[in-house]
Amino acid sequence: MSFSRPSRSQPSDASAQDHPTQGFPAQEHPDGERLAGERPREERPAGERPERGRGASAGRATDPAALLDRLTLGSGRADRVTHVEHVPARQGRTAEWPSWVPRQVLDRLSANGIQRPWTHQALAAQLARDGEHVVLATGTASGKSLGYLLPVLSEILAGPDGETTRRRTGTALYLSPTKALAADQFRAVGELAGEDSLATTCDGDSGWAERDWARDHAAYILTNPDMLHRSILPAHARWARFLGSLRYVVVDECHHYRGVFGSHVAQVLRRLRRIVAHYGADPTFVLASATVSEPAGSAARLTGVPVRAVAEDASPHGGLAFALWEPPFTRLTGEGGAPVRRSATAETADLLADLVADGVRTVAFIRSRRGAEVVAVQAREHLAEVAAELPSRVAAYRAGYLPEERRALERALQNRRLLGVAATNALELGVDIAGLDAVLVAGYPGTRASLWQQAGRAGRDGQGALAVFVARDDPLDTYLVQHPDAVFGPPVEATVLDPDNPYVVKPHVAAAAAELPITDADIDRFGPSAPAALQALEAEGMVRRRPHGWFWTRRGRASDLADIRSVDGQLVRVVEGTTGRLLGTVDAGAAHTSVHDGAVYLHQGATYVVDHLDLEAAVALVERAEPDYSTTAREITDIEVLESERGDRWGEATLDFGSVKVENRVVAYLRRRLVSGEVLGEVPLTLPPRTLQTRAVWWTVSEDQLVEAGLGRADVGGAAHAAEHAAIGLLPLFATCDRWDVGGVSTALHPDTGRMTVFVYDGHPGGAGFAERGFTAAARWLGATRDAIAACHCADGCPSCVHSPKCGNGNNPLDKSGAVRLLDVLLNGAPPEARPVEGDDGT
Ligand SMILES: Nc1ncnc2c1ncn2[C@@H]1O[C@H](COP(=O)(O)OP(=O)(O)OP(=O)(O)O)[C@@H](O)[C@H]1O
Repeated sequence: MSFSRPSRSQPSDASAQDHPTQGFPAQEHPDGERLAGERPREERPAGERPERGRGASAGRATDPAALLDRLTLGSGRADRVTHVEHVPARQGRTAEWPSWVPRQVLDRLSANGIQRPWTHQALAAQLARDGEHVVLATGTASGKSLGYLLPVLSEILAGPDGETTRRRTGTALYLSPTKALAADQFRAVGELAGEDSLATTCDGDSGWAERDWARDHAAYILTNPDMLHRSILPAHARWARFLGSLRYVVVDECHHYRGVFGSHVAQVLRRLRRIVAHYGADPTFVLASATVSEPAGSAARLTGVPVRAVAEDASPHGGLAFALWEPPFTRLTGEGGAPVRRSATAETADLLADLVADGVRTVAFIRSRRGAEVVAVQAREHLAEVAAELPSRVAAYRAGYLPEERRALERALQNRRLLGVAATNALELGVDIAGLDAVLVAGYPGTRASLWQQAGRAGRDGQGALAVFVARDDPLDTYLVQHPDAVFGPPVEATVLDPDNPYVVKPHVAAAAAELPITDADIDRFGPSAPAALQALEAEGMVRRRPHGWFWTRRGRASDLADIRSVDGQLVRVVEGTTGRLLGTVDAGAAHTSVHDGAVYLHQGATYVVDHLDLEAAVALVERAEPDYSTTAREITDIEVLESERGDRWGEATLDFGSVKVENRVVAYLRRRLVSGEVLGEVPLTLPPRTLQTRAVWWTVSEDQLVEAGLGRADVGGAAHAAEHAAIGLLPLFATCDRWDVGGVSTALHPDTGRMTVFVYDGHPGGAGFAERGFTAAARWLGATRDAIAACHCADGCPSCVHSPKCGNGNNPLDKSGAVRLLDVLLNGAPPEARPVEGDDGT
């Protein structure tokens, strides 16, 4: 075992880590932020005690500018707004209803206040009805659902003679990335088509009787790709009647299918198309997303069929004021006496309380689950000072609550019993929370697509709305609030996925062979890597070639070979020891950091302390308590080189590709006093390491080269860390991956190489092909990395060059100019095309 751990006294300059999402799914949002211990420093800047009114704006239309004015009334508050972007109001444009929409649907729409379709809804509906695959890429709450529901409901409600019927004729399938969204859509269908509309949800929570009913009677099934992959496709013969009548496949929130997960879903859809073709169906795909760039291209990659985009949004928009907000300095000081800004969570709790006290329906999005709990608790505390009944109108919402609790919270938000919610991104996707007046976003959610998805929750029903992005005290967020162009200038990120990734294709080809032998004519459906995948499976004895195609030879379930969400391990149940009550669940990966022995665990404002985490039984026993501290887990990530499979020398520098073991271990936790954040002590933990055996590309330079680059011992860590971040940022250009699919570790001295080393590894067990592609294109990739950093106009690094939205070390230390010099010496010995252009001297 080798160690490249950060030393305690120098927490981050010996090595730095950039966690991938998949390898260690320790957090709700795919970023490096840890869950535990983020009880904000409740240090209020001098002179600030905003006046909280009561229900001042309840019941009146929202004027976002006036809302923002009221929010900035407190002393010094106006200075915190660094920029306000005004998205102007827009008039809606309507069309006629297509003649084929059943009267029953029109009547129900009219009763719901929908008299005419927006033009984009009518166009998308007509294209789908005509059999053209279509992606609706219009804004949040632009009525995309109705765009696909018109053809779907017309199909499932209309009998052969055009009359509405309760007999199943054509069928439709709806796929969403989350169960909550499918449940929400199910409600919407019920409203339009009636309770007995032959629609149903079908997911992992459905019992056998529900599944049987779905199979035998449902005309519209709302489910997710996981269910398709694990249950429906492997048992397709039992679903033959439903699949053989399949007329539409709706893929909602399609931007969500990106990276390796997106590649898996692309293969699941190819399997679906093959199976339904076997039963004589050729369904039309209708996709929807408010935040997808190049919609037609990415939808075509996902589905494998040509897709037409409808992107001109004709729904009315009430105008949005989008403010960038930088919390003030506190009296606290950090490392080296540097002033510390108020935490984004504390600031957000304040803003949430102000808005709720003002009668403004608000959702605050927080990056971590614990953060969401803390914001809700603090907002309630503030509101208790205003009126006794107000605290109960604020709640937290996050994954890990029991499904019934989540549904109850969604309902309470919809029917306005709740005015304020502090949520993680679990609430980001399409759950229709009509009538939000304001959205707060605490900390950059990682992508502009996600930021807009969250901000777009505000301003439904064509009302004006306010969005506020509250910066965390880290370089990336600080940069963003100081550079509005970086937030509002560029379009949302491309949805990167690679349906032909051989690591993904292989298990799906196996699953497909188990579903139905793969004939020569079928192979093309699975893309250019399918023939090699079949040969590899044959060599492993998993499939066999027979006259009628490739057959699965094993007894086991072939679909088990592909873990499409890469969630490793069982959910850990959080149980109250004295009562036996199940409070919620925590992902296996997050359990070590958030429910270790002694951890403070928050659930809807109640505080618990973990008595014991039993990993074997996957249970954390907790007890109610009122500790005056929070807890923060301390982790160490090590990377060990197992084998270099391919290597190259670039002069004195080396470049390798091979297998590595990444080991992540929670070794202790810190107890911090609630108000001051003061560290009360460190308690060691003996938790087993979590390991990820995967593949990596890594490079080293010699001591002489470090001298040549002008990097002293103290500078190497920051330069290597910055180069690692930029290289990860550029890898998607060469390896069709998503930034969150790979991780990185950089270290000033690695025991296995004896040198400064930068690793970039696939965040998936066994590898996913990205590191390998990075190795193959290393000269171009690292050359582009060097040029991107050098060409960036910033002084000391920014999100466009060396900051990472998912850095496990809070983007510290980073040395931008050092990274350019380091890459220069590395590239000096590289093949000629990668060398920097003469005279371009970087920063
Ligand atoms: N043609 C229309 N006229 C008036 N209101 C409409 C129309 N179409 C949809 N709506 C309303 O607009 C709101 C948003 O619709 P919906 O939730 O379907 O949008 P969406 O684009 O699917 O949202 P999301 O971005 O959350 O996926 C709903 O309250 C819906 O009833």
